[in-house]
Amino acid sequence: MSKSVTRFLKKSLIGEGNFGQVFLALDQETSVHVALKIESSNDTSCQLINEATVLKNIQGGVGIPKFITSGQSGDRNYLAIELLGPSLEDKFLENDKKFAVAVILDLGEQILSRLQYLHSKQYIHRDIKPRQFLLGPAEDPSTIYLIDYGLTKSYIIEKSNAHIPYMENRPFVGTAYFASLNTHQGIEQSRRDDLESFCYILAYFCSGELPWMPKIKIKTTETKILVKKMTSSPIDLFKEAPSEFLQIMIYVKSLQFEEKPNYEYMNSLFQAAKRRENINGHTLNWSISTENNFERHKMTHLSTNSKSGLKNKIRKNKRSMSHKLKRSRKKTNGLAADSIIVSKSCLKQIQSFIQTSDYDFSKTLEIKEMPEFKNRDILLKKIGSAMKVQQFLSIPKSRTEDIDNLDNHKIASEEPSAKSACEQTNCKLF
Ligand SMILES: Nc1ncnc2c1ncn2[C@@H]1O[C@H](COP(=O)(O)OP(=O)(O)OP(=O)(O)O)[C@@H](O)[C@H]1O
Repeated sequence: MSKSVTRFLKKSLIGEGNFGQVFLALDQETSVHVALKIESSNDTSCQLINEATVLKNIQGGVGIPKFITSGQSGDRNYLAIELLGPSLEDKFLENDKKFAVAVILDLGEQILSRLQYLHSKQYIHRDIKPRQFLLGPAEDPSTIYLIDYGLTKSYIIEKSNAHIPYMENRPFVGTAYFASLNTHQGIEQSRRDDLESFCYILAYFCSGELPWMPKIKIKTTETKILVKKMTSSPIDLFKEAPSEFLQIMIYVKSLQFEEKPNYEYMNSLFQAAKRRENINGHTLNWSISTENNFERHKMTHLSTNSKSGLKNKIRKNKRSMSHKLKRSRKKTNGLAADSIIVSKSCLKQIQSFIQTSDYDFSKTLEIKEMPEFKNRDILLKKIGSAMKVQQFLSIPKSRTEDIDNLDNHKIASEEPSAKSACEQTNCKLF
């Protein structure tokens, strides 16, 4: 090993991702423990080199791990960073997949702030999930840190200072459970995709699961995840959550490819929820009882006033989404950015075409590891041609008695909802 890497004395393996290993190591120059990430330098993706560059460029932000050093030693790349605490996924599992509403609101606010900072530095993360958020070091345990910048990319072209162009048929990059729908469909990622993953984190923390996560340990495929994701209503996703989360999701889903998200608006929704709950400051008290926490937030339990307020907001959002959708259809030959084609035969094809996969969809994946999705065109073709499922604009009537009067968006009358599409084709998604 080169002189620089012998600076670190490896103590134990902290974790292993798809792209390398992370060790607890002693920095012999400073006598401080650090996290030492090591990847094979034969790996063509060279994620660690990318991660080191990004980390150096974003140093100084709240919740950004300190960069210590990086380099190459023999056939391995290494990166030493500040040693942090357990991940939010670890904490969630430790708490039997239950967090108090105060904790979720605090986490949500902090995660949003990390994304705002990263985006302000012209980067998108592209692999947002609970495992990427770590509790701070011993002296700063209530700050949440964002890690793993291996797949991070600048959304600004350096030469022209312009936003990267909208593209389709892009390889899959990210983690299937938390990836945005557009990412599954091969659309180039932008700021909105980090935010959609963020919404899935919120839903996961509120419900303890996501509808597309298998209930038991069975093999799944990206297609199954995608189809289930497409056909899950956001109302169901956030049925056990503060109503503001649904508003955030609706807002995020309305963002255009290049659009700068309004982080202040999303933050104001967290603040509103916190005020209602009488929550002040940091509240990462993991041991708070979570009993009946969310019952009060279910839509069916909203007071008449807040119900009509919410209805108005949803109606307003839908109008604007409907408008944007029409615009985006014009741009994409009638195929809205978030729509996909599904037919009866296609769903059968999906089941037979893609056999069970050995990949762990809770782990970061890159296209080269997913042979069935080397070419996104194949996915879209295989998913058929008869029926458009306009996800996230569909609110299945049976499930929304309280918002029944909502002028159930013009889009739904033009196109069958995801649920009715499945009923008509008599298909079982899983
Ligand atoms: N600075 C750090 N301090 C403490 N633990 C860390 C640090 N960086 C990473 N880890 C831990 O190391 C483990 C491996 O991290 P890594 O990001 O490589 O993989 P992963 O996120 O588990 O998997 P993948 O990214 O492939 O989905 C994680 O459990 C993470 O919590």
